[in-house]
Amino acid sequence: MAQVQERSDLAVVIGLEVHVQLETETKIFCGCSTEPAAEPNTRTCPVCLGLPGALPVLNEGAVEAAVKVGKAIDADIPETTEFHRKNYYYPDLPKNFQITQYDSPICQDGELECTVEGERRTIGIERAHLEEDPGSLAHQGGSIDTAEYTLVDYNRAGTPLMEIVTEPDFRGAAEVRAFLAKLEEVLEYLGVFDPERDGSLRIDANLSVVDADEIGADGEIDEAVLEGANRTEVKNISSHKGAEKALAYEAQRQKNAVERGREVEQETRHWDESRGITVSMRSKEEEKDYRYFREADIPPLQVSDWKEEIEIPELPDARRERFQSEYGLSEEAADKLTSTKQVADFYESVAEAFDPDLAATWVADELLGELNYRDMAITDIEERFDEVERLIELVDDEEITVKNARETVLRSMLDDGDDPDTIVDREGLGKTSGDEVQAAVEEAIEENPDAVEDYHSGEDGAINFLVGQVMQKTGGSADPGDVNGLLREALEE
Ligand SMILES: Nc1ncnc2c1ncn2[C@@H]1O[C@H](COP(=O)(O)OP(=O)(O)OP(=O)(O)O)[C@@H](O)[C@H]1O
Ligand SMILES: [Mg+2]
Ligand SMILES: [Mg+2]
Repeated sequence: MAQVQERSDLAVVIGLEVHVQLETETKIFCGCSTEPAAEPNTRTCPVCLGLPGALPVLNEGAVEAAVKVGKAIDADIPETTEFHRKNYYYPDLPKNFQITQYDSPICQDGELECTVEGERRTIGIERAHLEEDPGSLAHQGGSIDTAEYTLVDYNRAGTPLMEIVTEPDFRGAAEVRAFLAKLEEVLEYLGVFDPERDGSLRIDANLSVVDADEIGADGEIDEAVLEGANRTEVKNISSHKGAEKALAYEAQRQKNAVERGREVEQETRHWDESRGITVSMRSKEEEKDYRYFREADIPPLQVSDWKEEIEIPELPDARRERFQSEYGLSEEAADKLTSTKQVADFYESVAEAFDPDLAATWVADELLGELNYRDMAITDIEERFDEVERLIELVDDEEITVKNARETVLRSMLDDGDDPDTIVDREGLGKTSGDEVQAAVEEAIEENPDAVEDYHSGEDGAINFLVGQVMQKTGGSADPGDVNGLLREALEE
C-alpha cells in the first residue's frame, strides 16, 4: 500500500491561455458575418468551411484590434508577423488545420497589472497571437465524454480570436480572478470585445504543484523547477466563476495525488461544469504533434508603420486616477464611474454639462443603483442618455424636486420607458410657479386667522401648519423650505 505522505508545503502554480473573440463585423479570413445566428451553419462560406481551393484573406479590423490589445498590455509588436498552420484532426475544424501564429506572434512580452487583496500584482504575458476560432460542438444526450452523438455548427468557425498566454505567474485562484476581471475591463475599454456574447472569453488553465520552498520571497520560481513540474491543462472554462471552481478542484486533486506519493500525469483535462470536476481527456499533445508550418496563403504581415497610427483610449487605471484628481471624486466613486467605458464617458459628459458632484450623485448612486436593482446594465439604456441628462437638467434647474426626480421620474423612465418630460407632465411634478405659490401663501394666511394669531403670539409651530396648507393647495409641488420663507415674509408685513 502506498504510504500516505502528510505534506502541507505544496504550492500551486497557474498559467492561463485566454481565448478572446475580437469584435469585428466579419470573420478573420472571409466576409461572413460574426453576428450570432439562430440557425446553425448559416453564416458560412467555402473559406470558413475549409473547402478545397478556398483562399483566406486577412481581416484588417482583426489586426487593428490585436494591435490595440498589444498596446494596452505593453507588449512588443514586431515589424513583421506571420501565420502558421497548426495541424490536428477534430470535427470542429474541417480543414484539419487551424490558421494561427507560431514563432512570430503579433504581441510578445507584455504584462497586465491587477490588484489582489489590496496589493498590486504584475502578471507577465508571454505572447498574444491571432487565430481563427473553430466551429462549435453541441453534445447531445450528455457531455463530451458521455454524449450519444454530437452536432457541429460552423457559424463560429473563423471568428477572430486572440490567444493571450500568460507566464506561470499566478499563485492562487484569487489572483486569477483579479486578472480576468482586469483583462475584461481593458478589452471592453478598447472596444474590441463583447462580454455579453456567449463564449467570447474561454480559458485554458495550466496548473502544477511544486514544493513551497521553491518559491522565492518575491514569488519567483526557478525556470527549471517550472519546466520539471508536470502540469495539467484544464479546458472548457468559460467564466471567472468556472475558472475559480475548476482551479480549486484541480489544485486539490493534484495535491492529493502528490500526498499519496503518486505522480501527476501531464495531460489535458476537461472541466465539467455541471459535475464540478475535471476529467482526463488525453495525454498532453506536444508542439511537434502539430507539425506547424508557414501558412503560405497569407503573406507575412508588416505592421511597423501602421501600428503607430492605431490609437487606444485612456485605460481604466489611468482614468480612475484622473477622475479623482480632476473631479475630486472619492476612490470609491471613481471606481464605480470607471467600471465600464460607457459609464465613464457618460459621467464625463454630465460632469462637463452640469457639475462633477451632481453628476457623480446622479450617475453613480441614482442611475447605477436603479439599474443594478433591475438587473440592467448601462448598455441597456445607452440610447437614452439624453433623457437621463434631461432628468438631471430638471433637477439642476430646480424644476422638480430631488425626491420626485429619484422616486418617480427615474423609476418610471426605467420601468415604463417614458421620457422625463412626459412623466413630469403626467404626474404633475413640475414645481409650481412662484406666482402660484405666492397666491397659495396669501390664501392660507387669509383662511387661517387662528394659526396666524398663534404665530404672532410666539408659537413657532403654527408655521408648520400653514406650510402644510400651502403644500396642499399646490398639490405638493412647491418646495417646503421656500414656502416656509415666503410665509414668514408675508406674516412679518
Ligand atoms: N509549471 C507550470 N505550471 C503551471 N502552468 C505552467 C507551467 N509552466 C508553464 N505553464 C503555463 O502553461 C501555458 C503554456 O501555454 P502554451 O500555449 O505556450 O503551450 P501549450 O499549452 O503547450 O500549447 P497549446 O496552445 O497547444 O495548448 C502558459 O500559460 C504557461 O504560463
Ligand atoms: Mg496555447
Ligand atoms: Mg495550452
